[in-house]
Amino acid sequence: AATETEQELTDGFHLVIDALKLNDIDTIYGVPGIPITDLGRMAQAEGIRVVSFRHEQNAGNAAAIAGFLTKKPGVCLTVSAPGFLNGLTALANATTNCFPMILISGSSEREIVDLQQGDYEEMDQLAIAKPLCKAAFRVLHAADIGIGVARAIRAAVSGRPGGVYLDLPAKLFSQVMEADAGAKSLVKVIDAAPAQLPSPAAVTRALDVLKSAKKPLIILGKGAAYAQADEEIRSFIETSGIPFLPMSMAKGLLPDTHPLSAGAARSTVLKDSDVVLLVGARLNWLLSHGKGKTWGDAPKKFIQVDIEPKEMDSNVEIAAPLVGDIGSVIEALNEGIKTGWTPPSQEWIGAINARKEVNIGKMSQRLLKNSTPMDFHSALGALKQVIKERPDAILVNEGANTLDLARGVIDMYQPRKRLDVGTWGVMGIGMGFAVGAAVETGKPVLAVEGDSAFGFSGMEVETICRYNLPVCVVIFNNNGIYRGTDSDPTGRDPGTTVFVPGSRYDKMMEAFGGVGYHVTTPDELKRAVDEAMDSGKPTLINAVIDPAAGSESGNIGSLNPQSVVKKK
Ligand SMILES: Cc1ncc(Cn2c(C)c(CCOP(=O)(O)OP(=O)(O)O)sc2=O)c(N)n1
Ligand SMILES: Nc1ncnc2c1ncn2[C@@H]1O[C@H](COP(=O)(O)OP(=O)(O)O)[C@@H](O)[C@H]1O
Ligand SMILES: [Mg+2]
Repeated sequence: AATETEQELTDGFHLVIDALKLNDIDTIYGVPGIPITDLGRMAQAEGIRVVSFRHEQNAGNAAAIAGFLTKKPGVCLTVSAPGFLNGLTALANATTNCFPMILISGSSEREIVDLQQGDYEEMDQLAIAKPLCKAAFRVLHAADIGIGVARAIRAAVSGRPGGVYLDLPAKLFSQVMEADAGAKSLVKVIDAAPAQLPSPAAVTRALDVLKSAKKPLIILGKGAAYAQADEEIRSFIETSGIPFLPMSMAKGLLPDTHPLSAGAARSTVLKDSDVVLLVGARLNWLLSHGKGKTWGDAPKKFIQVDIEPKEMDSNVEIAAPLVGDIGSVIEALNEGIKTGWTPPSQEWIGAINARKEVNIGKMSQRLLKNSTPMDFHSALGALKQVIKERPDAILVNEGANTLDLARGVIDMYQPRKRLDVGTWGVMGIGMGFAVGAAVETGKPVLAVEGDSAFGFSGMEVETICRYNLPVCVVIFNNNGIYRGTDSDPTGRDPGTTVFVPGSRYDKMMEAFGGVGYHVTTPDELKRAVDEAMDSGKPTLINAVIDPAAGSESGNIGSLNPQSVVKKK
């Protein structure tokens, strides 16, 4: 028989790559370094696209949004300890937002870590990751790599999607084993995210509650966007005639200009509705926990569609829990309204339309104002037009005023086109999301960034140039966090929330071969964005905004604690 040397061998490096490829993982986002630099090189050589970043947080955010957009787990690859920790913020944010991603980090050897003998970048990474993600696994033997990768994939996408940590100690990569045994150890995950059908009783109960409504409302959350049940959802809304309110990343499931969109009458429908159907949306802080003045005094009944059974009754009693995947549930509801359904009264629809008309009228007045320097609304008026003309562009958005105002002003027309700070309201997702969206979809990306928000991931403009991605970054430069007008009462330093006056972020993009614009009017802004979208070249537009135009923390200033003690 052939000796071991003649028999073909494989090793940890190759088994990791083969396991990922076997499961259709075609992209890795990461930052090279010990012990995974060669893994990245070898993965690239074997046809996996490896996108290298300047900071692991941004690579992790790219992997997370890849998961949201594709329903396959995005993969982030980092070095041990500090690289792993930098990736953790993205892993925790992905878990909070129910985006499927896998953080794969090299790690130090168990025998040294467990004796705390001071390994290179020593850290018990598995223990640290566990509380921050949906699942965490470590692989010590090459023969277990196949099952380890399979478990990570299934954990990331089955049930409520989320972040998974996969810990690979350095020595694992150079472990060898016979090639055919290695091949047999690999696992192709079958039906990683199985349909979770709702119980017929739950569907009947929900339909009974819905039929009892005089003023029904549907709230679509980012779970509904993620589910890619777009046709089922559109059909349910248009057949039932129930008005819908999209949460930020669910905008575009039906166009914001749809006759049944209640986005422009948000406060009215939350207050006056009597039955609320939540579809992939949690009753968390973003919906005032389902109680208080936002929801008015009239008694309300909630129907909740969610794949996570424990989400029910999280904040208020759910009259009709509908546990299952959104596609299967909405399909069942569509069946259920084929007969015996009465659309909502014209009184309810009319009241909403009247409110919409007033609010849209008020908004359009503000968009027409052509002040100099620009304020948020005049700048957003130009970008609203861009997305209307280019509905398949992807809009990335972060900041405070820059986020809150853009959410209300810029209509979205297609699903999964608005990618933003999500459930945590985290700053810093911008460039990672822009890279991930451009790599995964090939579509042009418009990243509308507060100047502070941009600063968290701004170094990735070099990454955007290096891969020549069709990303146009517009920075709303109001010279600070929320505003640019604070000052230090002692006169020693700048205020704690301001930046260098007149900063020229456009020069940063030019520094790496991209295109920079400096604009001060809505017309200049529109022209620059159009040129960028037509050219597909990496572009950064420094849009000057009135430093006094913003409000502290945008729309959520009320969350700030106030000091009642006046300093003597
Ligand atoms: C990681 C992180 N750090 C800090 C914050 C606090 N924060 C910060 C620092 C924001 C930036 C607001 O300034 P901006 O320039 O991005 O936007 P506007 O000036 O247009 O409001 S918004 C906000 O909530 C955060 N949400 N996330
Ligand atoms: N395919 C799916 N089917 C059903 N529910 C889902 C699916 N994917 C995600 N979810 C659920 O969607 C919800 C998303 O809620 P949330 O992040 O609060 O949305 P939003 O912030 O847009 O309101 C989560 O509770 C999650 O369990
Ligand atoms: Mg700002």
